[in-house]
Amino acid sequence: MSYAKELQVAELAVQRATLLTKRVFHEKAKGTTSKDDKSPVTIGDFGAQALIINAIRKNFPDDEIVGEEDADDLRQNEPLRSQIWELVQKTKLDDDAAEAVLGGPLKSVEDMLDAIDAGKSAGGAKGRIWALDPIDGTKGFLRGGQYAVCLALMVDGEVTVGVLGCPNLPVDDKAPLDSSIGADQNDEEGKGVLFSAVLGHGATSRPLSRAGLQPSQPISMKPLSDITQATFCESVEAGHSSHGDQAAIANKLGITKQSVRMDSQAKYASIARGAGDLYLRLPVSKTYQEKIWDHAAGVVIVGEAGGTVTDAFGKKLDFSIGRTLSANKGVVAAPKAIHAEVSKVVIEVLSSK
Ligand SMILES: Nc1ncnc2c1ncn2[C@@H]1O[C@H](COP(=O)(O)OS(=O)(=O)O)[C@@H](OP(=O)(O)O)[C@H]1O
Ligand SMILES: [Mg+2]
Ligand SMILES: [Mg+2]
Ligand SMILES: [Mg+2]
Repeated sequence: MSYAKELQVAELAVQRATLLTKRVFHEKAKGTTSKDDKSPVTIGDFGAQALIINAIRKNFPDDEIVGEEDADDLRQNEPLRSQIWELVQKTKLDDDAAEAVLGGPLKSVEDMLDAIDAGKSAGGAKGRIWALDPIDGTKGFLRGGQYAVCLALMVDGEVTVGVLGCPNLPVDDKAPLDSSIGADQNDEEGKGVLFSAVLGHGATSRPLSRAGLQPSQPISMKPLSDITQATFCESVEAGHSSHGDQAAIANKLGITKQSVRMDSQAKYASIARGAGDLYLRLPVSKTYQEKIWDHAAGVVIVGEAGGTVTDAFGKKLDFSIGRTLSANKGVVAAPKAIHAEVSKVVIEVLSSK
């Protein structure tokens, strides 16, 4: 398969990074600080970004990387960077062959800071660019809910490979969805899923492991003959998408089931494997631009599982412009066969405001 090496490196790198995030979750001090936009970032976000970028640079030294985090604050904060360095050094897969694929450890604190800062690419329409969200749904991560480690490769502006590590989703692709999903932090039994897709080659899921890759199985969206029976997913944070508009759309579609609220791209993963049906993310702010790392992996996984993803106005998401989806507003993800019907109602609801 084309992109087999990229896929393998991305899957192992994401799997290893989830070990680091899980370790951070179980530690009392998560090293949480606030970014300029007041959003939280933890030692887990920085550590996961360092490990993943190191693996990409070792294997594909000419590729560019758009990563959510940077090391500016860490360069001024010795205690925080020491904490991250300790974590990064001790996080390894229990499989020497898998570790060898990832290309060897970071050599020093400076090497780690440089790796984190290698995620500063401006993005764009030319060549090979990785989009990395080391912890998506940081607020979900902190409250013991859903979060995802997200990595995608874009080739000439098209998302081509996507991997999502979701440590708190049930392994069973058909496990019923509700908003408490993954909330029991003390029960890790049967949880942790790695989702992947390569453009034109389908989507898969497999259990996350502490060592090499487990066997995978194909996933696909649920065929939905009656839209009123749909389960729709939305953000937990009312500040990230409009719960009001989403409720109005669901109502107009005749959907009666309560929405499932979960943080992160676990929403894309959940509809891709047929546990849910729709993902609606309608904008709350006129000026906010969605970040490419919040969507790239999820979009190719849903697409390969038989879905269509557009913005709120039915336009394809354009990953080729830079670090943000500046040509788009909001997200509507649905099975191919019903996307047009959903999109029509989304446009009606938004234009009646
Ligand atoms: N105003 C606004 N509108 C839309 N999106 C925003 C906004 N502000 C932040 N963000 C991004 O939301 C990412 C997490 O959102 P999710 O919907 O996946 O999860 S959540 O339920 O809202 O926590 C979150 O990703 P992480 O920072 O990786 O957690 C942000 O990139
Ligand atoms: Mg963030
Ligand atoms: Mg994110
Ligand atoms: Mg993040």
